[in-house]
Amino acid sequence: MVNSTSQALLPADQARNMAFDKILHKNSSNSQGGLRAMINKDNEAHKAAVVEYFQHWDDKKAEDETEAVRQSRVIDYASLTRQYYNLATDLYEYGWGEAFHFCRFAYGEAFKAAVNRHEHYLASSIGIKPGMRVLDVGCGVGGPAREIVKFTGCHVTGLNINNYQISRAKQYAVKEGLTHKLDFVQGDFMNLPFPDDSFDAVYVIEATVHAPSLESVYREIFRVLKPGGVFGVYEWFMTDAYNNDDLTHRQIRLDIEQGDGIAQMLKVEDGLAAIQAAGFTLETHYDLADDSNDTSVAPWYWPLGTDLRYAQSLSDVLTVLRMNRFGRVVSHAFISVLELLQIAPAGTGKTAESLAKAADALVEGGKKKLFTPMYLMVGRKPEF
Ligand SMILES: CC(C)=CCC[C@@H](C)[C@H]1CC[C@H]2C3=C(CC[C@]12C)[C@@]1(C)CC[C@H](O)C[C@@H]1CC3
Repeated sequence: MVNSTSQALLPADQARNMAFDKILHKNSSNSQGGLRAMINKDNEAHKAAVVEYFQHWDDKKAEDETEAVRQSRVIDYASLTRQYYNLATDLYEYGWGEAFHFCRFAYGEAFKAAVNRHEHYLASSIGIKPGMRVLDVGCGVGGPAREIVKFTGCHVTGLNINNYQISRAKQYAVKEGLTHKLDFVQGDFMNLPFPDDSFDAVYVIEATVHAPSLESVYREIFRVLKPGGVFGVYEWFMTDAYNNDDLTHRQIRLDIEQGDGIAQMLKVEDGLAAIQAAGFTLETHYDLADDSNDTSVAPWYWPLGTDLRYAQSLSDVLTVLRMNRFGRVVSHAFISVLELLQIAPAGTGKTAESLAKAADALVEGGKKKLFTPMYLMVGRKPEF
């Protein structure tokens, strides 16, 4: 089940992947997600997904990293991303909710309000208006798309490589009575399944970091945007402070990559060059993580750390206890016991451990300002 094609997936691959994903997730896309869905997965298929995903990282340390190792991950980006979300989606929904992204926190702002405000901010940065046709590239289970539809009155098409996430997004749209404003399509963002000049606006929230080439994915987005249309992205980057020759820095990057399904993470300068090389006129770009030096305001990574003082309500405390360091230790020990008792499928503990390692590295990278998950770039496709 190891797929190492570098090209866009062929229909036969798509059919095979869909069949595999159906076996793996059984009927979880139609029922409750989270821990129950995680436990319910098919054992053999889960084992295969774990092998396919972790072959790229097992026993790889910062000091052993070579360009060839990184390139092998880049070539395999499609299967790597698909299998990562096959393994991680239920834990994400259990721990974080239905919007798979970070956000800024204003003083006194609760978790859910801050998540939604981050989505509204992007929607207004790219000028989404009622009735517009908008594309969400890498839409997850559709949380941000649902919120942006409600906030602006536009129509959103969500695209994602992972079949399970697409079926969960469709399910939520039905549940919320939003099917006339939303559709969801399975596909690879390196080969968008839409004609040229299809959308008034395109946005990406923390997704194109999975691409094998930023310039190529931005070029695809440019192709499907109407002339004069606007593209906005919250991108994951290593910042200017990151030094690849420093082994501590490199280990932080590697831990983020392995626990977040990323073949290779780039620096801000690479992203700025890529969006312009793709043809966009760059209208705005800045790091939202750098926005505040006020220590009374919670940093973007606080829900993953150890600090509970930023929680605004009992609901915030309960939510954050599922995500932060203390909560992870308890829930991951529980998950490992379930795996030992063969209640959870083989490899569930390994997945949880890898996510926990990534969470620590995200906090470390955030504290040291080596990494940002919210570098905003807004570009326009010229009229001619
Ligand atoms: C991977 C990309 C590009 C974006 C996703 C960003 C975040 C939503 C995730 C990054 C690390 C994730 C972790 C969790 C939820 C989703 C993230 C914050 C957990 C808190 C889920 C519950 C587990 O027990 C621990 C996870 C740690 C990492």
